[in-house]
Amino acid sequence: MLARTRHCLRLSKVPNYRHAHTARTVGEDARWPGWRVVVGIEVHAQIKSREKLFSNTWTSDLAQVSNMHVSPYDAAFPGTLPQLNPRCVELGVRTAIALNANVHHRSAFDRKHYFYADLPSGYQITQHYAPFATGGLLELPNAGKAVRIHQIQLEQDTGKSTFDARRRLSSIDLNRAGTGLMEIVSEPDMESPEEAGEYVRALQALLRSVGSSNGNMEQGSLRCDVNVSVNKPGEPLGTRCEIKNINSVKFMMTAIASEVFRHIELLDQGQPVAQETRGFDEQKAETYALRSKEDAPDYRYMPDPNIPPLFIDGTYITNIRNHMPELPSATKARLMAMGLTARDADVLMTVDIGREVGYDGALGQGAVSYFDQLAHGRDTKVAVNWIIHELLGQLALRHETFKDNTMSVIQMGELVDLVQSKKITGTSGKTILRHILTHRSSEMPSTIAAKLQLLVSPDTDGTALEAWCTEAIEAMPRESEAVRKGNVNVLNKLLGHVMRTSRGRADAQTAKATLQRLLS
Ligand SMILES: Nc1ncnc2c1ncn2[C@@H]1O[C@H](COP(=O)(O)OP(=O)(O)OP(=O)(O)O)[C@@H](O)[C@H]1O
Ligand SMILES: [Mg+2]
Ligand SMILES: [Mg+2]
Repeated sequence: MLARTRHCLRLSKVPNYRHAHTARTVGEDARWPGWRVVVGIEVHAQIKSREKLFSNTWTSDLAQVSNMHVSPYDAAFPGTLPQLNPRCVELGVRTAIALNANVHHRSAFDRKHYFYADLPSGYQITQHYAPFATGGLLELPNAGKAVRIHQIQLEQDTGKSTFDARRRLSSIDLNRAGTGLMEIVSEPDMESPEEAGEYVRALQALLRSVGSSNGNMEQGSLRCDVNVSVNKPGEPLGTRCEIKNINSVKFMMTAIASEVFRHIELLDQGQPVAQETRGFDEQKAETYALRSKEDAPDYRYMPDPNIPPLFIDGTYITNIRNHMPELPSATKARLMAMGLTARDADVLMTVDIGREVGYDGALGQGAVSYFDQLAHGRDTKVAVNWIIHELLGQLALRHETFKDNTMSVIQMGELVDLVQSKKITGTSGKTILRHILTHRSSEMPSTIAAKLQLLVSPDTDGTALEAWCTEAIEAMPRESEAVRKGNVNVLNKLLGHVMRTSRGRADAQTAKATLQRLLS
């Protein structure tokens, strides 16, 4: 059973790009002619589990009061023992499957020792010798290549220490200590800051779609260490420098570019690049040395004696595989097949769904699933326009995220239908949408339309419309005269009057025609 599943994993559907990307001839980059840039990224993503990796204390976000979610184990009290949280394993396996990685039957946990105030036990538990997944691929459509994944391991996050320089006081917050992380290590397959940016964004979308991480860089739930080197085409890879803890895609791209220029400058002067760990100064937009390879700490890795090996059997993997949500590339293809433009699909897929979206649901699907429900039995282009231009537009004006949206799909559906069947005008539809958002109203649009007198009157012979038009002509004699004399632009002023008196119930095109008829 097990052997068969692992076999299936290797024979996965995704084409094998493993060698394709190396065969690709890389055009010279005008920023650094004659040089080839090589980037490999280590992504640390917080696992979206309610409980920590080895204790049943709740995980927390930055808004929480310090040191509220700390068990004796998280604080490394003597005698406390770790207990592996199965939810973290499940979300790790989901991520590995989404990345087409090989999930191993047996993996194990190791201690990585170092001394820092936010690490009370003096070691971090990680998977150094036997990670739970290796191999895998992440496709980058814009770059036209796939980046190979080296490995994925489970590990603990540390606490947080902050230093108040004025009071010369260090504060330690252990809320984050012991939160589950996935470290996703890429092969050095990216060749520009832009490819690195696309990789992190694609990974972010993937983690959100499988619900394994919020992937939120500002909140620190996704952090990157970026390894950069340069070489001449055809020569062996250059010495890498690792830029630690970058928390925005933009900063990461700037950091890579600045690091590339630093390497080239050194090499042009005949000096070697020293293997270093570096930081990124956001103000100066440049990297600075943290420690050299010689100063690198000796982590004294050892298997953790308190944690037995982790066995993941084939049935377990198959089960997760059978319940995988739709991955971003498939979602995009499906949306485009429904008639959406690539841009509209991207907008729906990247809608900010807010900071906290429950711990157990799949993420990143908020606006997409709203669209799917709304588009059911309706014109997809009309549906997407109402979501993107009207709903998202109004939410943005209100500085709200999609999570704050109170307008249900059922309300939106009726609204779209009322406009499409011309029972209300488009302008009235927008008024009703704003009304629902402003009053957080759960009333149906038809009820609101009746209350606000926005329903287009059912007079098929156009008596009401004719009355509004006549009223406008009488109220604006100068403008009417101008139109009679052939100044058609002035017609819009009369139309404005009709729209005002009709409270948006008049259909603009018909009203225009009626005005013209009455004035001719
Ligand atoms: N010559 C190179 N240029 C750019 N990136 C490289 C090069 N060689 C390796 N890399 C990248 O460096 C990263 C190495 O990460 P890995 O986690 O394996 O080790 P590490 O950085 O030594 O350890 P740690 O996890 O303690 O930081 C990988 O993403 C890999 O692709
Ligand atoms: Mg690493
Ligand atoms: Mg590293």
